Amino acid sequence: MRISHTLLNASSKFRTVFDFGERQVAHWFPGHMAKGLKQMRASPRKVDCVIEIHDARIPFSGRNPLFQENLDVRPHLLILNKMDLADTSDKMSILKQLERDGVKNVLLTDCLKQRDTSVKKIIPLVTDLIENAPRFHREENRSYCLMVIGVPNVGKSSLINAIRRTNLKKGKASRVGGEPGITKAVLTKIQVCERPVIHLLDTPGVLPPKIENIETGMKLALCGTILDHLVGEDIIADYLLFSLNRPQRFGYVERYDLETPSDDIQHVLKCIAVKLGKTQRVKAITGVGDITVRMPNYTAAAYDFIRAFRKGELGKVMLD
Ligand SMILES: Nc1nc2c(ncn2[C@@H]2O[C@H](COP(=O)(O)OP(=O)(O)OP(=O)(O)O)[C@@H](O)[C@H]2O)c(=O)[nH]1
Repeated sequence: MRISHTLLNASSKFRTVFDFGERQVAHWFPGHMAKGLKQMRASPRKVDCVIEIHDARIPFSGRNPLFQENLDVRPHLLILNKMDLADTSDKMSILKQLERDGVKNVLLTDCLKQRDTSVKKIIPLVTDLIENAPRFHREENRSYCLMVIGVPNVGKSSLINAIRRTNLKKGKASRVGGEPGITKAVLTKIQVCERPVIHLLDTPGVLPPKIENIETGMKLALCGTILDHLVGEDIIADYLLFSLNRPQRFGYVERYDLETPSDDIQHVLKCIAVKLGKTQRVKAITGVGDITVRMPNYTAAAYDFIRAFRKGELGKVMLD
């Protein structure tokens, strides 16, 4: 089946929306996102291990190289979250590629799963990493401090909650006094482990993603790290269709009662709108006067298509 034009359509529309200039990117990711980096630069002596979290469906796309440059010698753990949504059948080659990129410590997690065994591994792993690394003249201090950082919507808050849930007995969550960060905001720490004593900065650091090209931007948009309206639901839906057709993930055919897979986004959105009863009245001018006709609501259909994908209802994917 022919699937190529979907990407071409998506890409050309996408190009008109984004000019890929620094200014444009700065517009999507305003000031507060750089705060994560500032926070990290400001507290090298306070943070003993940085936990970078990213979306498991895009283990490479959008990770910010500035992050690694700012790590210094601090231990680093990369968490690939939302693994319940990712096709990890080729996990070994992903891990090998990350290792070639200098990332040695990687865990895949599902932060929403109550008893995710990977989340349980985080504290023992970071303890081990910290105890085998230099500590910026804080050798005498036996308590450790962790910081969670990542691009928007990858699950930073969910990870912090999962770490607390897994490591603290009920009623044990004690906040400790705030510490001023570079922005003069108060960084609250919370204890997550008793032996050794480990705290976690309560506020995750937000990083702007690195968008190298159209396809990276599309992947980030599809995973919800860029606000949908900045890209356009119809464009994201178009790229989603391409991403499902490429590895022949045709779950959408059955879900939306299509007869066959299709690379025509208009056709697919029309079927979705009809199936979901999402139509709207539109005035049409005819030779005999104005009439009102019912048309598919393409925006509502695109929204449902994207939402279903993000909830994992269209199957697991690997976008990188
Ligand atoms: N399926 C799945 N969804 C997850 C997982 N972790 C988080 N989410 C969902 O992803 C969305 C974003 O999670 P957050 O924890 O708010 O992410 P964040 O990185 O703190 O987001 P920002 O504050 O916007 O930067 C929420 O809808 C979560 O329920 C996971 O492991 N699997």
